[in-house]
Amino acid sequence: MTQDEMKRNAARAALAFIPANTIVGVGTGSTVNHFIDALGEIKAQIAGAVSSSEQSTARLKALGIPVLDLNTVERFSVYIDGADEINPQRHMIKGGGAALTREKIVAAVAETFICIVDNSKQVDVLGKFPLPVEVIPMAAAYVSRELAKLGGRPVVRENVITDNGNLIIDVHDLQITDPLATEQQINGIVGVVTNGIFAHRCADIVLVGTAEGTQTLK
Ligand SMILES: O=C[C@H](O)[C@H](O)[C@H](O)COP(=O)(O)O
Repeated sequence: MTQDEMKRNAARAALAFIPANTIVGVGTGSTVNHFIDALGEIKAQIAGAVSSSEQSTARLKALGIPVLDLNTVERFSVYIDGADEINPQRHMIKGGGAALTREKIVAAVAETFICIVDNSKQVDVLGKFPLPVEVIPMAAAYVSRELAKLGGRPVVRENVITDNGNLIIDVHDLQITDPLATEQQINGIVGVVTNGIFAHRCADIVLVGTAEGTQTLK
């Protein structure tokens, strides 16, 4: 089975966690694209979606799924999103597609975060995947110097502007042994919008696509 088939199986397994008539929070990325396609098949049974990126919004709308403004929604039951890495504590690195800030905001409003991944995303310690940090453009050099003091190797992602008009710095070579502390520490640097560690808001349920089938971890 290919990696993409494992992603698709994990994405389709998430449909079983969506209550009838609910608003669905939708993440971003290649795994979520499979989920959006599956959501299109049950669109008559949901109340609409809240999206975490322009890319996902376009895909949802193309399938005729209504996209709601988050400011009009007080709370909703499930948020479905992928991850670049996930550890056994269900802490994640996200933002490989530069959508981390809106993802973190939408996830904060959801009761349950369901993470859909193929098994290549599972790690013991976060940090092999370079950690994305969204920064206000004028702060990029300062933030890079501060990130280097933490022991990482910051590299501004070329030719990428986020949906919020900001830059992404990818921090290479960070061993993130305390994700809660590192998430907070990086978010404390002036000029950082947010970073791609999702530890304070980790996943509640993980659906892992494997060659033997999709596993559910809680
Ligand atoms: O910004 C992008 C998101 O955080 C994605 O959830 C993450 O990069 C995983 O994407 P994919 O499903 O394409 O591996």
